[in-house]
Amino acid sequence: MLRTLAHAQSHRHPRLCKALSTHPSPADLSTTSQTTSIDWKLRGGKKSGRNFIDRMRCTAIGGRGGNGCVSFFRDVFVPRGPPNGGDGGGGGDVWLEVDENETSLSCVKQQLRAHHGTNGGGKSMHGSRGADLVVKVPRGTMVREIVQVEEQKQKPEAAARKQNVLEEETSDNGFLDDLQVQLEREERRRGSDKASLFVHYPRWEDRNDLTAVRIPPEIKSYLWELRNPTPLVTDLTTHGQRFCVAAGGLGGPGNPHFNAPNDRQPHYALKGLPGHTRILDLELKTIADVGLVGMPNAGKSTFLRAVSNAHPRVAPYAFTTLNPYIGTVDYHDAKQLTIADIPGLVPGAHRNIGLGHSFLRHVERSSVLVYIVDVSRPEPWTHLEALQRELELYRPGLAGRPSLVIANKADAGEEAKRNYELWRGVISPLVPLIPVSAKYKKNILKATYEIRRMLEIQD
Ligand SMILES: Nc1nc2c(ncn2[C@@H]2O[C@H](COP(=O)(O)OP(=O)(O)OP(=O)(O)O)[C@@H](O)[C@H]2O)c(=O)[nH]1
Ligand SMILES: [Mg+2]
Repeated sequence: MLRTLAHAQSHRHPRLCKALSTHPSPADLSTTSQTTSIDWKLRGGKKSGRNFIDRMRCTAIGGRGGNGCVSFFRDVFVPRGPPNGGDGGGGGDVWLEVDENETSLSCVKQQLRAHHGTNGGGKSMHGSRGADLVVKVPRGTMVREIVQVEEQKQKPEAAARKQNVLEEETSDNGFLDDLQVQLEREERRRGSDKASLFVHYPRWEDRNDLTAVRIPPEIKSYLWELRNPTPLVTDLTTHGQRFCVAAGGLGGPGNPHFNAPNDRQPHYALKGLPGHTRILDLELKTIADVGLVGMPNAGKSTFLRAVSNAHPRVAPYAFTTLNPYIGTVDYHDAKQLTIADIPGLVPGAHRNIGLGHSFLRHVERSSVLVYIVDVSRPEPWTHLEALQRELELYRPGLAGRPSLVIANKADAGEEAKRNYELWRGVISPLVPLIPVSAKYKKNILKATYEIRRMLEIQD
């Protein structure tokens, strides 16, 4: 091939040169085959049926409040009746709600928007409130707000401004300016050039003198909250638990709110206020009583199938399981406990070999860890040590959790039996060691009762 390439080059045959030079050399092939990454499996997307997401970032935007209305009572002999403009409806909130049937964050969209409130109308008709957006999330979702760097820098300033605002409480003009700036910014963001915070009666824009207007206190405190939000941090752990991540904006008050002794005919009302906008980091840390940890192909999924109602895939190759699975174990006295099966760990997972440590967060909250070790392989105790080392590198102290070892594949010939005897007698493990054949469901009952006993000690 080299001679052909040299010949093609010497005769300046461009197409042949290109075809021959793109042909992989043995050296190239050897480096490709050494690649340990299994990213291609994870990238399979819908084709491989994998749509499990356990960490994501999304933006929650509360609905905008509706505008207040400017209107007056009119009747046959009442040409200048009292103001009767309705208030705008509040914007909808964005809520996260725990649903134990959800297993992944894949159902959460990148942008979560609640509905806007509708505008108030004449004859004291208030606008309706915008509908809330309720997003279902799995049990164990942790919510953390990402605070923008610019905002963080402004923090000391914000404290100083709070003081100023408190001092300005008596005169509304300072606050009015702030409100103006806030609403103008919102208008600009929406591409509108009509930057006005008030709704005016037709042709009254120039005649309305707004310098002495008193802003209702609830609008003031809402605006204060909007400009100085407290960062959200929460952990959603129980079924049905709800958490508001972005509150909707307040509806603008109608013109009766501005009725004052010196102005019985207010020809203005306030516009609705924008809702909160929050950037959230959602992280799913599965909540199961027991976590299964083991090397790939050790039989974790087979064990879960044997003891619970879950049906994870089982196959004789590494990294069959790519998502965590939760199974429920039923005992004869109606007691139940949950077990989480996660993808296999390999030595060096902390260097992102295999699937790395990314799935260990799903056993982090388990009170008992069950190591599944393939006892038919030589020196199985070294596997246990490697697993414990990886757990310790992921989170110091995690390997010290109450745990037991399932010596799986105990049915697999003389080698397995010898390894088990050696492990039990000579090496004497520090944690309980139970021989099991998950495939043929042998000694399963003993294993499940031992797991239950360990859990009860914790309680
Ligand atoms: N002989 C025997 N084979 C078993 C036993 N348990 C599991 N196996 C086999 O071991 C292979 C791997 O089993 P899995 O349950 O997929 O292993 P895993 O630990 O979940 O593997 P990953 O998901 O890739 O991490 C399968 O071919 C099983 O049939 C057992 O007790 N005895
Ligand atoms: Mg598996």
